[in-house]
Amino acid sequence: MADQWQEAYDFAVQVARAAGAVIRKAGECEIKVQTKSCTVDLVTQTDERVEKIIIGSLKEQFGEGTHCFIGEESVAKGEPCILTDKPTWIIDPVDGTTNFVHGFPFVAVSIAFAVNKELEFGVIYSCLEDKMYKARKGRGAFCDDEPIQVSDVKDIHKSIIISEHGTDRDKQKVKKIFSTMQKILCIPVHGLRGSGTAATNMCLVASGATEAFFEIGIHCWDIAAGAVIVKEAGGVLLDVDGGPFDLMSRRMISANNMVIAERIIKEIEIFDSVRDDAPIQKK
Ligand SMILES: O=P(O)(O)O[C@H]1[C@H](O)[C@@H](O)[C@H](O)[C@H](O)[C@@H]1O
Ligand SMILES: [Mg+2]
Repeated sequence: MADQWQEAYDFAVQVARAAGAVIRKAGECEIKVQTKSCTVDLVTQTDERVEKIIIGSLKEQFGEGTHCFIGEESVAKGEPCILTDKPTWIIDPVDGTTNFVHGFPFVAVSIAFAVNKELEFGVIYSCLEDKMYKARKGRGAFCDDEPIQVSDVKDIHKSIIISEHGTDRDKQKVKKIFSTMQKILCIPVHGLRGSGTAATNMCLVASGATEAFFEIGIHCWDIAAGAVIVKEAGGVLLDVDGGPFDLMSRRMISANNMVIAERIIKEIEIFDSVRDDAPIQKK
């Protein structure tokens, strides 16, 4: 059954495009902002509305009981964040909510699909740029239907590296993040960047605009679709300690090749984050 998930893949592209149109339209009106885990962790009605639209469409198409869903806003409301062997959609309705609130022009819809805990495909629609990135396991990565591939740079001194500082303002963590960035900048590399969305950052690695993106503190919905796209574009994914990539660990490096990844890993000061699939603490 080689083409078992093609229909789901094609449908995900359609749904992501429609969701992106809703986000673009919402950006033209006044945006009501609320906060989640802390004062800089923003959420808007659009995040919630778009997630409902995406999950609603997928349930209508594939049936309520057979597929599972992990969505950023559903998890924020207490839904479980556990990846089982069942076909599972992993959704970030608005990746780059802070950008969306501020009109900073990188906002993405990220939809991934996993079966038996393995990612089958990923779709990222960078909706303000109107760029559709997608990849299916073993079939290459594309931007607007054109094949994309990672850069062939192996010399770290000729690289651009992306990282983000996330939404945790714990002073010790922020110190480690900036110390890591300082060390990488002074390797030296050509530059450090950050678009404000993990999904877009991974597409930039996949399309060769940058050599690596790493972050500690991201969630599975930020990186699931990007993981397939980077891998299918010829890149690598690792834990920030050099071990195997773990979708639920809240940390990862994606890079064009192992040489670049391993050089960056040497500089990363790791700090703890609670796993996405950790049991929910009773209050
Ligand atoms: O919350 P959303 O979905 O906008 O996503 C996050 C980004 O994807 C991170 O890279 C980024 O560092 C931030 O943590 C940001 O919150
Ligand atoms: Mg996100």
